[in-house]
Amino acid sequence: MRILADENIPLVDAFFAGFGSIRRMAGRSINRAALEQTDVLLVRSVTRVDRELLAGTPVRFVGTCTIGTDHLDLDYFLEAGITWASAPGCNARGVVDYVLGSLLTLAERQGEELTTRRYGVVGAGEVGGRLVEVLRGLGWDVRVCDPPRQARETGDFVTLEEIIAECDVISLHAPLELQGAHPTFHLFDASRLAQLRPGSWLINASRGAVVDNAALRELLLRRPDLQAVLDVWEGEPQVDVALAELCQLATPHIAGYSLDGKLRGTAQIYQAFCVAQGLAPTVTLDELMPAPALQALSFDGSADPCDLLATLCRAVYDPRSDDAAFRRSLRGDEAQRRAAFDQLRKAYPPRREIDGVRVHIQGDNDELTRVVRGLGALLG
Ligand SMILES: NC(=O)C1=CN([C@@H]2O[C@H](COP(=O)(O)OP(=O)(O)OC[C@H]3O[C@@H](n4cnc5c(N)ncnc54)[C@H](O)[C@@H]3O)[C@@H](O)[C@H]2O)C=CC1
Ligand SMILES: O=C(O)C(=O)[C@H](O)COP(=O)(O)O
Repeated sequence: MRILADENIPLVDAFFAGFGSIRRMAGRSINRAALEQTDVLLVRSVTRVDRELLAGTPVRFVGTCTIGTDHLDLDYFLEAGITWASAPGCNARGVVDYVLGSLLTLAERQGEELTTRRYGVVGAGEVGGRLVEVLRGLGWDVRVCDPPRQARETGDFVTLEEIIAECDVISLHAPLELQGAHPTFHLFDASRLAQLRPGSWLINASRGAVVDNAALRELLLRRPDLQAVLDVWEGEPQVDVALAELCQLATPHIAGYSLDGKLRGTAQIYQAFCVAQGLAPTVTLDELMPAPALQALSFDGSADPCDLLATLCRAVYDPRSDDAAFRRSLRGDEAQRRAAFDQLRKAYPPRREIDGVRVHIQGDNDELTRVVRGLGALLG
């Protein structure tokens, strides 16, 4: 079997070497000519995989080591009989850690208490669902908007209009859908953005085009009370520099870039490929996942819960360093900025997840225990 993989997919050899030959290419360079000798295509989000790329090639399996599937033409796959797989939830915890780190930065810079804000999560699937669980576990006030789920199940859902009218912090975790019953392209358009409450914070770690970037730039110029955190951009790897400069935090689509998330992504595609081939998986992620450098933290029972929260979250991941590196890259010309966007992602340092850290509390303190449990870290 001939396998072509995006060069930024880790552990391809460990999982796929037994199936045949492996070639690697930059995801944005994968083209039809390269696929003429390819049976299995493994991609990340930067490769648009559609009829134009695949028609007439021998590719029969497409795996994307990502949660999002908006770069795949699934209707064409069905029509052409191409088996495909994505990696649901693989990096969801990384995005949750990114949001927590962003909230800590915003709170510090704005002089606000996180405990007194009202949170609105738009899209409560793998990422948003875990975020809701963490925020509620911390005892914070959270509203959830997810119309597709609301149509299927009973639950405590509110409308997007209610989120905008009632929440001080809005975090977006819906997929990019251009059509269908619940499209999300420019879900936050000029009109909805204009309705944000005074002093609101808007976080987008979903897909750039869920927010009208030009409209947000215009709004931030007029409304300095609003604070934005953007990890994703319309037209990546091109970025609206003026918008990035107006953001409190700006990062190059790395919210989900925990090492655990990336390795899980490859493992999930390997498992799906084995199923497609009718084979039993022989390689497990457990044997390949390195131990985290930070294994445990210890707090005295007299510690302040807010300090514990900030210390634990930031010990694992602090988005300010990604923001600083990204801002430096924005000083170049357009070609340099595009290259830097991809390079920052390619050379991303290993980052682990909060739920892999064990926290020891010396002495009884129910409030500290609640924070640790809420964050999903290990107790003991
Ligand atoms: N910045 C990053 O590094 C990452 C970004 N993502 C993005 O986040 C998105 C969400 O990820 P998951 O939670 O894993 O996906 P998911 O598919 O598990 O959940 C998405 C949720 O959004 C809901 N939804 C759909 N349309 C909606 C609408 N119009 N309004 C509100 N909710 C809506 C769905 O019902 C579903 O519950 C992905 O599709 C991907 O584009 C995912 C991982 C990393
Ligand atoms: O999983 C997703 O969906 C994401 O957005 C990934 O974090 C994107 O990573 P790349 O595929 O762009 O490396």
